[in-house]
Amino acid sequence: MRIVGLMSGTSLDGVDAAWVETDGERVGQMGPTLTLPYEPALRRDLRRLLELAPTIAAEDPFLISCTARLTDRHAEAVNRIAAEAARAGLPEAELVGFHGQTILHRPIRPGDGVNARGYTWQIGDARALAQSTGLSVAYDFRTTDVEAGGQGAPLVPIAHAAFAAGLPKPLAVLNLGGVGNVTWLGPDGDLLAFDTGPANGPLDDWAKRSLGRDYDKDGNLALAGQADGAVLGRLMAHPYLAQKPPKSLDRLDFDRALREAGAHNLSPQDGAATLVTFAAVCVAAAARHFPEPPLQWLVAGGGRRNPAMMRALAATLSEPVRPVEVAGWNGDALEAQSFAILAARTARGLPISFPGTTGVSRPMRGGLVLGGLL
Ligand SMILES: Nc1ncnc2c1ncn2[C@@H]1O[C@H](COP(=O)(O)OP(=O)(O)OP(=O)(O)O)[C@@H](O)[C@H]1O
Ligand SMILES: CC(=O)N[C@H]1[C@@H]2OC[C@@H](O2)[C@@H](O)[C@@H]1O[C@H](C)C(=O)O
Repeated sequence: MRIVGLMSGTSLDGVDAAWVETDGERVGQMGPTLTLPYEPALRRDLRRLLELAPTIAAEDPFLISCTARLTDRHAEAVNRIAAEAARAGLPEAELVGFHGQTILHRPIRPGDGVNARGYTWQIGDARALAQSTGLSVAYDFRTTDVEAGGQGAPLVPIAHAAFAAGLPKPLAVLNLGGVGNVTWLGPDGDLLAFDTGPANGPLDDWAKRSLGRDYDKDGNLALAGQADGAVLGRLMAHPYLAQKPPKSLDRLDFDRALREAGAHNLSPQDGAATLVTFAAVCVAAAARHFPEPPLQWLVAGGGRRNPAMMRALAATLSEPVRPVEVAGWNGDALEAQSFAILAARTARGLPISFPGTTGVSRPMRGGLVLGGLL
């Protein structure tokens, strides 16, 4: 199948799109990719929506407006990719993999009662996207898993496995977006995946708060500062780090802990250095849950563009840490490409989540398809 995969991640910086030929198990031809950045007003409104999400009503005009603007940007991304693919002589896509934008993620956590139910919320109007692109749309990838008692995240691990076919194992694939997530691929095809902890999210908030910038470009702020040992020590005691997988995070889950640990009282430089070091410490803590150490870490997502982050990871982890480009992958498009693979799996009725990834009791299908395909 020819699919346009879309991902709007927790960094809220824009939508990534990628044209992929795949049957959901193997990756065929890879077509054009792009990131369509959100205009500052949409970025600001989505950030505000994260705060409002726990109490907002489904019919709230602000929510409806954010959903419509977000969907429009996704349609624009699909149409641009389609035009680029046509220019490159590629066949037309038949399906879109539409993740949407997570505005709230509250899966089951340790200590929840036996009758507790998880909850996850991705906004985006699949019907409107199908109409404005003329394509079938696979969407709502996380709900079935959460309803079955899974974490609903991360979902990209099965796609990581497809990309990593042929690479030496054990291998760790680390995505550093707003939140970090890791996939450990074992030598016998085993898969263990979970969210590591905060990655760029709190750092972006810090750059905004202390300097009015969207993010710490090239890690300049962090590289000029010193991580604060006392703040780090308090953060390292957070129970999430020791908690056994499966586990996953909301974009704001560490906000209170960061405030209470005193991270917001530091200078802009020391605050950034502390947040970068903490993101790396979370990854090192994640590695303690692996069945055996990986041969190497392949890093995707915007965090790999931050030299302070890559340096902190190299200093904290025992194995080589490299951007996914060393394996010939595209670290900016990997999530969008992964949602193309997930869309193919949805369309074919193949499982998208597993006991080792979201903690469901058996491999689970997921996602819905709107349009002619199913
Ligand atoms: N040159 C750079 N220097 C420093 N940081 C960067 C650079 N480029 C990108 N980033 C960081 O990467 C972030 C975007 O990462 P990415 O696009 O992987 O996130 P995402 O897809 O929204 O997140 P998620 O993986 O949580 O879904 C930016 O918000 C910024 O913090
Ligand atoms: C609920 C949600 O949207 N989670 C995202 C987020 O961003 C990174 C991390 O937290 C990961 O668990 C997930 O995204 C990736 C794409 C996933 O589901 O695999």
